[in-house]
Amino acid sequence: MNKVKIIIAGPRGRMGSEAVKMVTNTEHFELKAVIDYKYEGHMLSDLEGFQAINNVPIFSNIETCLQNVECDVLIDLTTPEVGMHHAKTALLHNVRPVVGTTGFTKADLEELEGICKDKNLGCIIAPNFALGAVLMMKFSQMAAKYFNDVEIIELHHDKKLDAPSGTAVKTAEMISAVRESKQQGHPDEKETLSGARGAELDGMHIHSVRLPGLVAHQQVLFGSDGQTLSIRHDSYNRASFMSGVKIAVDTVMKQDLFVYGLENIIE
Ligand SMILES: NC(=O)C1=CN([C@@H]2O[C@H](COP(=O)(O)OP(=O)(O)OC[C@H]3O[C@@H](n4cnc5c(N)ncnc54)[C@H](OP(=O)(O)O)[C@@H]3O)[C@@H](O)[C@H]2O)C=CC1
Ligand SMILES: O=C(O)C1=N[C@H](C(=O)O)C[C@H](O)C1
Repeated sequence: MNKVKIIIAGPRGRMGSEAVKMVTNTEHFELKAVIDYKYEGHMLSDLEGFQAINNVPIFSNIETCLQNVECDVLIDLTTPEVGMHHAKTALLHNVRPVVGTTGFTKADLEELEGICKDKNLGCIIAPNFALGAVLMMKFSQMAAKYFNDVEIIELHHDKKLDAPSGTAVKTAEMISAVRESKQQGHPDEKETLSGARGAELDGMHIHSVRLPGLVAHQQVLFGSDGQTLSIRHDSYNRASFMSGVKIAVDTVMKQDLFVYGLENIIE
């Protein structure tokens, strides 16, 4: 069986380091190189925590990496600006991106979809790889058919750069696709402290909590006369995301499609 040849961008990060572990421990995956802007010319084994991983060169520039290393899939776990550049460059080199990085704009997603169509290549952008989180989003979409009023509370560690989380935005988009549009709360409500009602997407409010000790959590609250329905998911560590990353890599090798959201590829 041919191994899937993979490069990872962001290997020192909280998610990237977990992805390095997952890829190197998966029989049919092969880690060919990593992209890290701080360690050009080094080997991954030179970095703390990776001493046991042999023969994996570090490139600071994805272009140079792809010119020198033969690979099938890029896993990107960096920042939105960097991730977008990496995903585009990968596609232009016929490498399939699996992107967990959040904070992409609608325009970014449309641009990537366009390149995928032109190149007839697969690309998976997944705001959340945890299978439980994907179910939480799907269940929320189901519930939204019966409950018109919903507020999303996402809770994350205090090192997170983007707010609201990619998962919260995706959840709101999935709900928006099935519910009748509604501006929630009192029509005359006024914030006496700016931001009190959180962010807003299609009339839904999203509240972002940032605290040390948290990893990644989300509660979707539905309300109607005399009842609330609460759907919650908690990730307690980054290993929780890795089975989803694995599924995404295997799927992107088989499908020549642009996919936004893991819910589109799991049954
Ligand atoms: N889809 C999902 O399931 C999940 C997605 N995420 C998302 O993944 C992304 C990363 O999260 P997390 O691991 O917590 O963040 P970290 O900050 O821990 O990791 C990001 C890594 O990217 C590195 N980096 C920055 N610029 C570059 C570059 N030009 N080339 C290569 N590496 C670069 C950073 O290096 P340095 O720190 O030295 O600048 C850092 O090591 C975020 O967007 C987050 O929202 C997170 C969890 C789950
Ligand atoms: O930064 C994180 O940690 C996470 N980011 C993703 C998001 O923005 O939804 C996924 C998960 O919530 C963890």
